Amino acid sequence: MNPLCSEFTSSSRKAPEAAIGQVLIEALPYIRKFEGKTFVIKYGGSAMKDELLKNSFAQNVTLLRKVGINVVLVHGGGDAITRTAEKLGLVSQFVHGKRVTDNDMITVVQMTLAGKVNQDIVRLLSEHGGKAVGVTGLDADTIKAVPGPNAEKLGLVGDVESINTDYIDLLCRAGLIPVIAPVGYDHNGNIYNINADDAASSIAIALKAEKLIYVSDVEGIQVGERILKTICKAEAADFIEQGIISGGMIPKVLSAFKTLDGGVRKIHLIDGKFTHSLLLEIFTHEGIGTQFIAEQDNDQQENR
Ligand SMILES: Nc1ncnc2c1ncn2[C@@H]1O[C@H](COP(=O)(O)OP(=O)(O)O)[C@@H](O)[C@H]1O
Ligand SMILES: CC(=O)N[C@@H](CCC(=O)OP(=O)(O)O)C(=O)O
Repeated sequence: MNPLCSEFTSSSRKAPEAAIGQVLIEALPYIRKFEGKTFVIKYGGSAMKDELLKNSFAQNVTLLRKVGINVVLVHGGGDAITRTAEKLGLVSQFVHGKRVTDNDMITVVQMTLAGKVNQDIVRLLSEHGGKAVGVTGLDADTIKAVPGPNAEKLGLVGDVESINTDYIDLLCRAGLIPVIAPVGYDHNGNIYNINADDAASSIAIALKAEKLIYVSDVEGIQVGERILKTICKAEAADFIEQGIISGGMIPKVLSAFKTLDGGVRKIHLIDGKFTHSLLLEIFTHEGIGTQFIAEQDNDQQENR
């Protein structure tokens, strides 16, 4: 008989311990599979705001790093930018989920994302024993940008031109957790506001990451009452067209498919409002959230 089963039946006192052991051991094949691999995590939503969720996220990330996974965090902070802008008398406007960014707004973006939000995350990870390093797109050419396609409406919103993977790899090899703020600059020294989902996508592709995981505030992609377990490109285009996918979910979904096309194998959207959702996603047999797949009914539908 399986020794774990006999423990369950012979001593009820030991049953809870055995159950915990069973949960922990379920992680072993995944730890073996992912050791030395790179995960890019887009950190956003409540998991960046609520104290309990922030701490649980930081513990999860630290644990992933400690078991040998190269974790690269790319953070958002759209709400924080909006609040800082308001205090300075600037009104935020969005076009298809992207912030209209003039000269004043780019200053607010830079000081909020790179100055405050980034450093708060670094401190949080450090508190939990994760050795994190704050990186903005400007450090060591981490994110070189070009003006985005809708520049006449959006202003200084950039697209990623290139990523300095050597620098990010160097940090990972040193056992550090790069925490990247999504601002970039171009050859003329102009600074650009880059949507964090787009930045995460480009970084995941450039690093040839094993996974890109979006941590957001939703259980997954919602259609009516249903949360989709998988979504393919054609469905997503229809849902955007019909307004079923809207606002900040549009850049997330578009960047997810760009990442899939760019060769990253697994892309997940998980709920940051759910404590330890990251660990559950990676280390248990049951996947959660929505997985992005190229086409419906192909073999990519298996979990992780
Ligand atoms: N079909 C949909 N399914 C889930 N969320 C959606 C959908 N359409 C629009 N949304 C909205 O998109 C938001 C996520 O985008 P955003 O706020 O930019 O996330 P984050 O700040 O985590 O990057 C959700 O909070 C939700 O209100
Ligand atoms: C161009 C653009 O819209 N940039 C975003 C950058 C931050 C971000 O993406 O934050 P979330 O992930 O929290 O939405 C912004 O200014 O809000």
